[in-house]
Amino acid sequence: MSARPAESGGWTGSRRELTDLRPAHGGAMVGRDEGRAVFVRGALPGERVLVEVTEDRHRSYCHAVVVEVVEPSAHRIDPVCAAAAAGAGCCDLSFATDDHARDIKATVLREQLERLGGWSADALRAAGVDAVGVASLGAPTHWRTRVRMPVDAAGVVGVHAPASDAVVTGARCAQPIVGLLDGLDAHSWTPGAEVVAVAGDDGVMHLTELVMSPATPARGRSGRGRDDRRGRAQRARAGRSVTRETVVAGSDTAVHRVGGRTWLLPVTGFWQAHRSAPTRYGELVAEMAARHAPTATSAWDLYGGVGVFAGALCDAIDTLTSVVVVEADAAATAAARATYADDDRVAVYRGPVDAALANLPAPDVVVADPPRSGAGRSVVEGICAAAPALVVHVGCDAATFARDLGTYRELGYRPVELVGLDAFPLTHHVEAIAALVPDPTLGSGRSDEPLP
Ligand SMILES: C[S@@+](CC[C@H](N)C(=O)[O-])C[C@H]1O[C@@H](n2cnc3c(N)ncnc32)[C@H](O)[C@@H]1O
Repeated sequence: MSARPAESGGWTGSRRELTDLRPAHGGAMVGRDEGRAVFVRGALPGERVLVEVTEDRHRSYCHAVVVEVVEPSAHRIDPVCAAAAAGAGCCDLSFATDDHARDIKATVLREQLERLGGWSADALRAAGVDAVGVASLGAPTHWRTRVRMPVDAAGVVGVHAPASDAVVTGARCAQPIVGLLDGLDAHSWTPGAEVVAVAGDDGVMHLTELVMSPATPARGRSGRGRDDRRGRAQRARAGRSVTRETVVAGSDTAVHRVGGRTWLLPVTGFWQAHRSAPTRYGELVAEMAARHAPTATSAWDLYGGVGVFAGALCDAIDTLTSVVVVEADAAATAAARATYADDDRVAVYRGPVDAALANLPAPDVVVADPPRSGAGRSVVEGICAAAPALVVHVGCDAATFARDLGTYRELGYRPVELVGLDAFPLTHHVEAIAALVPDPTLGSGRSDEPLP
């Protein structure tokens, strides 16, 4: 497809009425007008809306925002998140009922599995997965135990606007747990800094200010509209480095606990955001391992962080004698080594997963929990080449999760369990966990063949 000339404008600024909207990956609804797809922010399935086109740079689609809801969905509510209502990009589904938001995420997950993974509902049923839904982890508000927030030019902490470096202030996001942001207004913050707020499992609230190097304009592909703007804003932010780190409350290290184990992790390190996620994910991994590989002796915990899943596997399988945690981040591997110092079963390898796989002892079970970009073909190939009896694949992006499951299919693994989890309420984001086992009838190299 050739891109429209950016300067032509196309439909940009025009208003159009749309009906028959359905959920699309990434938080928008998609409708059609004059044969083109229109991705709409701020709408719900089935609504009739008046939209204004904000980006029109591609022949087959454009991006728009709702300016008027002509016929609202029965599931539309007043926005739960004050920051999102004021224009922040944090809670892009906070105007839908909790149940309906989960239905939307389940629809997107099922569609991505079919389109990108070749796993239609029929193929999943034949494989052993009767239905794909998204389960609640609890109340939709006040679930987040760690958050990183920008400080505006006046020194006020806020939330980024969607796909932008602009900072929305004066209204709080509904995600952080109660008490996490106490003390924010009592401090004088450095303009342009970032603030990290973390709740430890010992009840201690931590606040740290990160003064950053200036952002360098990120170069990126043109012609991909809002998603490309979002990508450029994220890449520009990612390119900044921390020049000064100041503890304002608590300390620089948070205490985290799961299943009787304790980790001491820098507040800037990775930990699952939802207060219930580490425990619930650990339980699911343990249950899947106990069901499908009860006599395993060896395992990999890939993209393992501090090794929460390594602990879950040790607790679930009595016969396990070796679990290798593979993780790139130095702080996470240090925390993992400290926690498992007295456990001979767990070894911690620091480095990128793709470089590590060929050097690891053969596993009976693999848990893989990659970042949003997914594991990718070469890592999935490395996992399948090791021929584990069970893979538990975890993903926080429906599209890359589905793509990875398509690669497993090509390489001879089928899902026997697949659950969606609402680990990011009020937003379009969704977590998914699949248990996959070898299937000799697959592995032809094609991802669109029906199961026998
Ligand atoms: C979604 S987190 C999962 C962490 C862990 N499983 C947990 O639940 O706490 C992904 C982890 O992968 C790590 N990571 C990202 N890319 C990696 C790579 N190429 N090789 C190894 N680790 C990587 C990140 O540092 C992060 O800890």
